[in-house]
Amino acid sequence: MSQNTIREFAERTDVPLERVVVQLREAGVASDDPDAVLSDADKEALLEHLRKTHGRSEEGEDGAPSQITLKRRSHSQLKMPSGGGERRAGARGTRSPASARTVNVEVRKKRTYVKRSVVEAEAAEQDVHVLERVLADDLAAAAAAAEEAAAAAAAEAAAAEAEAAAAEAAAKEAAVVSSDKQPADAEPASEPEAEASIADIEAEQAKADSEAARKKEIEDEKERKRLAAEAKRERESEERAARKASRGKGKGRKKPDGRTARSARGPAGAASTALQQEFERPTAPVVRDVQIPESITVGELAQRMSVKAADLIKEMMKQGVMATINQAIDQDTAILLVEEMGHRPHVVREEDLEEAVFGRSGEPEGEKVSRPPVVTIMGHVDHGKTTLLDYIRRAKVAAGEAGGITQHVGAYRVSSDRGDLTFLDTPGHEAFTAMRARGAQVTDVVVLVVAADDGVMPQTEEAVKHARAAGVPIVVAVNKIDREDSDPDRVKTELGALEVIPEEWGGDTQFIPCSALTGEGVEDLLSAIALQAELLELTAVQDCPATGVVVESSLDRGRGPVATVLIRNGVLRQGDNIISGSEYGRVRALLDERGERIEEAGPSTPAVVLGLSGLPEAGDEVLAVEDEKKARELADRRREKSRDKRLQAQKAANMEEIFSQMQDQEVKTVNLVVKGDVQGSVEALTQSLVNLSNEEVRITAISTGVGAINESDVNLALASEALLIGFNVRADAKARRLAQETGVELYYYSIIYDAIDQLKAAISGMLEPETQEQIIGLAEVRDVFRSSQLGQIAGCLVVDGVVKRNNPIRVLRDSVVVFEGALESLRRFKDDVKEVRSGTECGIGVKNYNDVRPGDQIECYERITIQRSL
Ligand SMILES: Nc1nc2c(ncn2[C@@H]2O[C@H](COP(=O)(O)OP(=O)(O)OP(=O)(O)O)[C@@H](O)[C@H]2O)c(=O)[nH]1
Repeated sequence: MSQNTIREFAERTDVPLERVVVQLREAGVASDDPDAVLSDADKEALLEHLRKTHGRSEEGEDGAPSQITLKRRSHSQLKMPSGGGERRAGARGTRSPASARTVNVEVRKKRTYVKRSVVEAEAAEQDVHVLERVLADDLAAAAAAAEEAAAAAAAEAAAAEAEAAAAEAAAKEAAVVSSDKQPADAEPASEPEAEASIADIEAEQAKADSEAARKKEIEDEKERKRLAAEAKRERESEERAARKASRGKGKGRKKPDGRTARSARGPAGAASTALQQEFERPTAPVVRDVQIPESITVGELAQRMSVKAADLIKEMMKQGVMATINQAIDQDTAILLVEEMGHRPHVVREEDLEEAVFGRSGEPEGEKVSRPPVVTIMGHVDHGKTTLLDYIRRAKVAAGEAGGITQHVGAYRVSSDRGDLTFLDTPGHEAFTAMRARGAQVTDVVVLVVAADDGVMPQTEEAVKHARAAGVPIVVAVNKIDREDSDPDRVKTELGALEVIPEEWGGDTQFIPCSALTGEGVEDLLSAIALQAELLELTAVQDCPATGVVVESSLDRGRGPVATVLIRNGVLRQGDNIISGSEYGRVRALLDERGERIEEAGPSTPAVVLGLSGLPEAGDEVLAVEDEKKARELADRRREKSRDKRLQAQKAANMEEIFSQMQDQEVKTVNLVVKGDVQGSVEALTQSLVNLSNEEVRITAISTGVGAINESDVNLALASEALLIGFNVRADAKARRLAQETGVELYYYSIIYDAIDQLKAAISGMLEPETQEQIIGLAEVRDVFRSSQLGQIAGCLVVDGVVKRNNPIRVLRDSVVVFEGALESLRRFKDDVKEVRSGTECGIGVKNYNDVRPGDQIECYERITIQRSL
């Protein structure tokens, strides 16, 4: 069976005959005749040759890549009508932009090119493999057949021997048996051969089939590619023609890529041609109108401009801003970026959104009705504020009530001969100014309590300044007149010095002698307040959605969040939906100051409101809204913003901004709050600064005082947009924290001329680079030792920043500078060190100063040159 011709062999292996002949010739089997018989020996020689030469073709490659793959990615946009189906010519002109939708199309193409020589070599290689396999199989089959034949011959010889030994008579039978057996014996010899050859043929057939299928696949692939390339060429030329035609009409066509992607999905032909009409390639850069809220994330902004976030981040880097995709950026930065990227920014103010939601803007409109005044009581410590408020509440509110007032409600309403009055039950100017700083000016009249036996004291002065800064009239309650040592005239004189002039002296301030303890004169005081209010002609709109201000709020175990609200306009009713700060809710119940349920609360009425989602802050505005959903939406949005947003927006004045504000004609007055170590220097500094006023700019000191800068000063500066100046004094911890939170800048000086120069530069717009002091560390003196070598050593703990050996220092006692100089020594245990960081103890020797005391603070600072910018 293995003795077939070369041609047959070639056909069986499906290898081209020429290639088989060439291989045979190379193997030394010189036979050009395809019909010559191919013996097993020939096959062996051929197999040996093929095995030797196998793989040689790979040698000698020049290392150049045998194939290259090209990848290409293109983007386009399809503008489609949302209706989809109708694609009438001319319909586009009438379609509103809102009905169009844009589809971004990205087409990825990948093409692999293979060297021709490589393909050919691969085909030859394949053939060689096939030949090798077939030859090996043939030879193996031939060897097996030879073995079988040898075994059969041996069996025959044994049988012959047995025959010779058998009897003649039995020879017939034996011959029959033997002849029966023979074929049976012969069969095993011939059968395996037959089986082997069938399996052989089948295997060969299968191999040949798979080879053929593979080749066909390659062919098909080539054909497909050729057809695709042809189709693409055709399409492109069509599109070119179409583009030319449309350009003639002044219109662009869609990108070819776009259609490819589209037509791949849908049926080709008419539909794709019609679709083609819908895509417009912009002829000029697309300028988008981008809405910019107060804060927006980078990703959101990129989306609004229809650019990739990565591109936007790149642009930001160019501008020197590093940001991540989820980072929120402020409105100014966003505007800059949008402009930079060629689009039109549109600023969206939160107020606009609120107006859009509530349909309200500014003051409510409607008929105005008169309303009672809202009164705040201020005065120096122990002058009787609380006693006075208690007396009024007891006498006026609780009178006749069985249980009296069970709990404090933050505000209450009382009647006087001249009408109703609403008292805020939080005495002192801190709450007053803090509320004002939050944008809630609720007080109409300030009652200034001055003890007749004590006269005007520092907080009396402060209260006057705060009231004045807020533009609120004062009624003076000259208290404690029941005391023997009381001297009401002294109060008049001292307040007169502060330009609070009594009516009887020709001024406009009512002075009412009274006693909060005995109640004497309190009725007169109430009348005086009512009279003052009459002069103010206070009005409110009653017929509008209710608005108010939160006076205080607390969490009640049984009732949930409880807020005392002072109604300003409109009437708040039970069941109203309200929003306050970032809280919202439905008014579940309204209570008056006695804790009794009321149905409604009108202007200047304090009411306890139950039903809010959480605790609003004092000073938050309260608004009644149409439906709860809107309230919730707005509350959620407000919650997203930082709680202190309003405070931050309402920054105190800052030197850098003064000049630009003046240029914008926004500010013609510069307010100052000045605190200093001693009265003399405060006066001198204030006077020098006020004297800088000229025709265009007026500089006013709205508050001056001795001592550390406190929270109240920060609030006042914030509320009055004033510069907060400390001369040889510092802000205390609380004030520092508040200043940081609210963005109030603190200006510390030790030399009057520095302050004058800086303010002068600020208002004249000549902000030269200047040297500023920056406090870098603060140490608290815990103990003081004496050392024979080093003199006085202060055992300190560095509580903030870092104290450096070579930097200048100041010694502060009760936040007042008592010494300025340098360090003699800075030690940790026995070692001299260059610096000591926060949280570490150290020993400090102050040069030329031997009066450091426990409790003092040592402030370490550095002088830095700052390029001022406007
Ligand atoms: N004799 C007399 N004593 C008074 C009068 N008013 C208040 N007092 C007393 O003065 C002290 C201080 O009164 P408060 O009402 O606590 O003073 P305050 O201004 O509220 O003080 P602070 O809450 O600490 O700011 C108390 O002992 C009162 O009893 C008054 O009219 N006559």
